[in-house]
Parts: sequence; structure tokens; C-alpha cells
Amino acid sequence: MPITNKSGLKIIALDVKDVRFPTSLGGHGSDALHTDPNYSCAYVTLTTEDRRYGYGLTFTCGRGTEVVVLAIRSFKRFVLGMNAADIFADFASFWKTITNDSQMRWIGPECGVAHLAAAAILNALWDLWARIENKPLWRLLVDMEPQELVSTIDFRYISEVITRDEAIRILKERKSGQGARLKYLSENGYPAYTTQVGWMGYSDETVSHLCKKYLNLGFTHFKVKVGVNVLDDIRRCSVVRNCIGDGKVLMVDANQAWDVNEAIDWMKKLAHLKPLWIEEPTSPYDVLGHTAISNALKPYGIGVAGGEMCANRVLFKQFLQSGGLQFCQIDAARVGSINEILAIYLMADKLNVKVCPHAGGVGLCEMVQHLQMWDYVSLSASMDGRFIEYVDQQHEHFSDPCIVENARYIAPKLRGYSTQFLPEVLDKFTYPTGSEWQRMFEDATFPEPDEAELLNV
Ligand SMILES: C[C@H](O)[C@@H](O)[C@@H](O)[C@H](O)C(=O)O
Ligand SMILES: [Mg+2]
Repeated sequence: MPITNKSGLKIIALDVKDVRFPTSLGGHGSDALHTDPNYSCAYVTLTTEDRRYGYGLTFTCGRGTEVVVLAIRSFKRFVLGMNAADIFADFASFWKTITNDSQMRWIGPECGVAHLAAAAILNALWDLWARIENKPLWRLLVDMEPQELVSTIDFRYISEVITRDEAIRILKERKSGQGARLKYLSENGYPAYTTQVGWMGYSDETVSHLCKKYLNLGFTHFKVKVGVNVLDDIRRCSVVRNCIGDGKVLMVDANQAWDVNEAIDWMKKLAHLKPLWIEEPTSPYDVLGHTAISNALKPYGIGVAGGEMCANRVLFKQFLQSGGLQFCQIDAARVGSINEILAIYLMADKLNVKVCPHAGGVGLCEMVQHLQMWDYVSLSASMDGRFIEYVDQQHEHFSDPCIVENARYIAPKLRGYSTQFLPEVLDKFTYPTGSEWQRMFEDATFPEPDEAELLNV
């Protein structure tokens, strides 16, 4: 239902913060290309005239967050003074304004820093909408009539794969059995897999210890980083396979380390360890390369996964159309928020590709759980072969953290998109002024930032 009482919903402030956590110290989150990530985000707070708030973020790896923060400041003009109800009543038009402004689009379009910045603001708007409706975000999406939900999507560039009318028809058809699915979800949650066992910077001892820990927590699917040295990869993946046994599932993630032929050759050497998928084998822009890898690895029973750095719905469209991805990993902050993510889910559904969202970053688990739960109740109607990534870091910093029990995400109950930080977290981890950062500069754990980074302060 569109919001009828607009009073007080004028957006009067947009605050943005550079928030960073020192995860590189323990190698947490490290992979073949991101060897020392400090899990970070550009964190947006929107305020309305009647003091409602919307919180949204986009994930980053440390340096570079200052650039996203500046881009978000440049986007302020599109939001300030707008009534949130007017935005939601014609969200696709607002989406076009912020992602395709005549001057700003030159620094995109619909990709890179510009799109990350737009995503943070759009995520905050979706959070605000769910808070106004007093529902968790997934439930807001489930309760929206298909016409209203689809009205938030910009179908430009994808209409040869899916049209507005087709999307509405599909969503209407899938209403059948929704009540039973809601019940199943609330009683059973949604399956998760863990990436926490095999970050690139972890020793074999740590990997084996963590495999046991996550086995005991009920996990059946384990993801490991690969891509620096093939002999190391065989050894590390064997450690995992030995710990988890043949009955559990191993996935590997190269984070774009290889050329196309290199990816094929490397994966043939890991094939005896029976990985379910190789994630991001090569450049996230190489659609045909992914297709070649998919075709070459099919006889080995290895699928290709990807999407965490897929810039927008157009690239997703090509990956899905060309058979380049067997597992579609939408990311809640890389593309233009839920407006664009819905389009990707709809295309994946139409082209029969399973969505297993990416969540290796701050706040991503919190967000993607909502999307995948909506998908289960309203679109795919299936959890079969689908998993939400679970990265066991930084959840304690959120006021409504995701909850994973017995390797299943429990459906969020509180209103919003689950990405509000606890106030003390901002005092401690805002970069570079937060008390934790000041302490780490003082004891030389990290060098003080240079002048360019101080532009944000
Ligand atoms: C730098 C990050 O931790 C990535 O390694 C992470 O997002 C990863 O690719 C994943 O799939 O979780
Ligand atoms: Mg990955």
C-alpha cells in the first residue's frame, strides 16, 4: 500500500560516515587479491522532518571508503528536501535520477564508486520505508502487491529478457502456497554456508580448527579461498576435505585471480577434491570468459559462481544469458540496491539460475538475508540448492544483527533492513577520528592517514 500520510516524511538530513574495522590484523576477510582488507563501509543516516531515520551502507575494504563518502555527499542534492513518500510512490523514477543524472552519470554509469554511493543512499531509503511500515524489510517486500513491487524497478536495458508485465504475472502466479512458505521460513529459517573457515591469510591449523568449529555448529557447506599458489590450494582444500568428509560440500573462491585458461587448468587440479563451485575465477567483466570456464568445468561437476563485483543488471543479464554463471551471487551494496536486485532475481528466475547471495563484508549478511527470504516466499518458492553466505564477523556492532542457528538464518523480526550500527560503534570505529583508530595510530598498529584521506574529516 502506498504511504497515504506524507506529513513529516520530508528528508531533512543525510549524514555519511567512513566506518572501518581493523580486520586485516588477523587476515580475516583476506583472499587472493584482497590480501589485507579492513572491513569498512560508507554509512548513511537519513533523517525526516518527524525524526524518523533510515540507515544504509555500502561495503568497502578500507582505503577508498573516503572516495565513496565524497560521492555520497555529491548525491545529497537528489534526496534532501524530497518527501520519502513521493520517492516510494515512484521509486523507479527516483532510481533513474540518482543513477543517471545528466552530469553525474559520466563517472559511472551504473558502476564503480558512483553506483556504490547510490546503493548506500538507496539502501537507507529502503530501510526508512520498512521502518515507516513497521516491518522487517523482507516482509515489506513480501506484503507489497506485485504491481507496487515491480514499480520500483527500472527495466531499461533488460526488457528483452523480462518486462514489467511479465514480472507482475510471475509474482502473481507465485502467490500460491505463500502462506505455507511463510510458516516454513518462520519455523526453519534459511540455510547458510560458511566462508569463515578458509580466508587466505589463515594457517592450516586455523583452517582445520575452524572446520571443526563450524561442523559442530551444524554447517554442511564450507567455502575456501584459492588462487595464489596451486600446490598451497591443493593442500589447504585437502585439509578442509579431510575435516568435513565426503558428505559435506566444499566451494572455492579465487576472487578474480586467473586468466581464463589458467582458471580451467587450475581447477582441473582441484577437481578431485570435488568443489561444488569455483567463484570469481576471472575478471568480473569477462562474460564470455565465464562461459568458457563453465563449459570446460561442467564435465568435472564444478559450477561457476559470481556476482559480488558484477556492476549492474546489464552485466548480470549477460552472465545469466550466456551460461557463464550457475550460481548468481547478488550483493546488497554493489548494484543499485533493492530496485536493481529485484530485477536480477527476476532474470535469474526466468533463466533458471539459482541465487546464492554474497555476504563477505560488513553488514552484507544483515542485508542479503532479507532478499533471499523474500525470494523464497514470493519468487523462487524454493530453498533447494540455495544458501546464504555467512561470514562470522562484525555482527555484534549492529542493533539488529543477523542470527544464524544450526547453520540457518533466522528470519529478522525487527523493522528495517538490519544495518543500524550501535551508537558506540560509530564513536569507536569512524575513520580516522574514532577512539579505536586513534588508539591504533598512537600505538603504531596502523600509520596515521595522509592528507588526502583527511579530506573527509
Ligand atoms: C575481501 C572480501 O572478504 C572477499 O574476500 C569476500 O567478499 C569473498 O569474496 C566472499 O565471497 O565472501
Ligand atoms: Mg567471493
